[in-house]
Amino acid sequence: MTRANRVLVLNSGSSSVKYQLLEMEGTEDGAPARLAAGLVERIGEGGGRVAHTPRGGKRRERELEVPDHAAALRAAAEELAADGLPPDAPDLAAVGHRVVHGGQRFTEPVVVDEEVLEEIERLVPLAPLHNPANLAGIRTARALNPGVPQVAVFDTAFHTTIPEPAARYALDARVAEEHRIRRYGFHGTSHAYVSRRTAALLGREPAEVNVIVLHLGNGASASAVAGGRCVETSMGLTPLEGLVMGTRSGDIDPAVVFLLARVAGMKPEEVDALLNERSGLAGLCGDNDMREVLRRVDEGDQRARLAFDVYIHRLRKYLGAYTAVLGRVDAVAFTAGVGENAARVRAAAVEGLDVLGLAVDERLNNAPGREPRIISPEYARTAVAVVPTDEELEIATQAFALVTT
Ligand SMILES: Nc1ncnc2c1ncn2[C@@H]1O[C@H](COP(=O)(O)OP(=O)(O)O)[C@@H](O)[C@H]1O
Ligand SMILES: CC(=O)OP(=O)(O)O
Ligand SMILES: [Mg+2]
Repeated sequence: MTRANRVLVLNSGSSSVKYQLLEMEGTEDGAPARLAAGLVERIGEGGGRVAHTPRGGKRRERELEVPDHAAALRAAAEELAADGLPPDAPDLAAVGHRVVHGGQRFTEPVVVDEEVLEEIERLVPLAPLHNPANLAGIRTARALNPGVPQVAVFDTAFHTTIPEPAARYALDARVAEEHRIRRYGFHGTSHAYVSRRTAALLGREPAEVNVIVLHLGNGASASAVAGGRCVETSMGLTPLEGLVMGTRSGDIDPAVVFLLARVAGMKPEEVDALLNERSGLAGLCGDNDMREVLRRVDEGDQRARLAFDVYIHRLRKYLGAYTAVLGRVDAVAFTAGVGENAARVRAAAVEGLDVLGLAVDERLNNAPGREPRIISPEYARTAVAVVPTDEELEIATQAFALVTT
């Protein structure tokens, strides 16, 4: 009898669940194969929707009420069952969960037990938008599949190697310690996967190369990876710090918060919502989607132009800073929705940065493709690359390795 070789991956957000079912072994080419992928949206908001794509098949969409995460997972299970892929016991080796905040303790994926659940719960104040959704996903999957190991894969894990000078804020040390205030960093699964793939693209071992990864999705973060180990990242205590994002401000003077409280009379939760949900590109120009921002730039819209310029300015500052952190940079890798698709963002981010050895070849940068590829000219000292991320594949790989070794 062959052993269970499928992994269900759940990436639970506050109001959505992305899922994938993968076959890990015994596939035609020996690499893990995605059997189906889907997205359940608008959980608890009314007007819910599930979109599902089976391997080699057509995407289908339906509307349904999704009052909570349990309902979202049931919807995902129904979609999978309709393809003849019921995600339950005999075939399923593990359910892999993206957990955003793992604090300092979780440096590796773990099989979830009561104690792990308690620890993830204890970290809720540090990731109030993400960890509760991740917990709901784990609890629901466990109830649906009681015999299958639930594996938590943490966004923070890859960043636990960041040295103290980069991880500490210059705060009263006792206060910082008491409240666990330090740089944790996020999107670690993506930074790990993309930095490794970038080394492979250069034909080198991860231990031999220094890479700056720019994960530019709705949330966005940069990391500096030296010889396969993360040494710096732009997100901090929470996923709010660093780059300009779709709706998040990234770096600001912390005194802005006091001003808004004292002068504008805003409550802490109102400031929180302002910085997390109504800032970034959306705050600057009203649109959080880079496609829309670029369309408006082309129409001569000045607000969109400014939003784009602020976004690019911040990116370039981080490129300079991380070059100083690494000393030698072998590659800069663009990834996630914006990084993989927006050639203009890539071109603007490195334009004129000969001083850092950076340049892109216009033809290579604009060539379509889904494969990892180099877009810098041959003469450039540092390779610039587009390396599509795959957080779900990385979570499945880590979860499967944990339960089979
Ligand atoms: N062709 C494109 N050009 C510019 N931006 C794009 C393009 N396609 C997707 N995006 C951007 O990618 C974002 C989503 O990225 P993604 O990595 O899926 O984010 P998340 O995982 O945070 O939802 C969208 O908000 C959109 O702005
Ligand atoms: C941690 C984080 O910001 O995740 P996302 O980009 O998925 O919101
Ligand atoms: Mg993402």
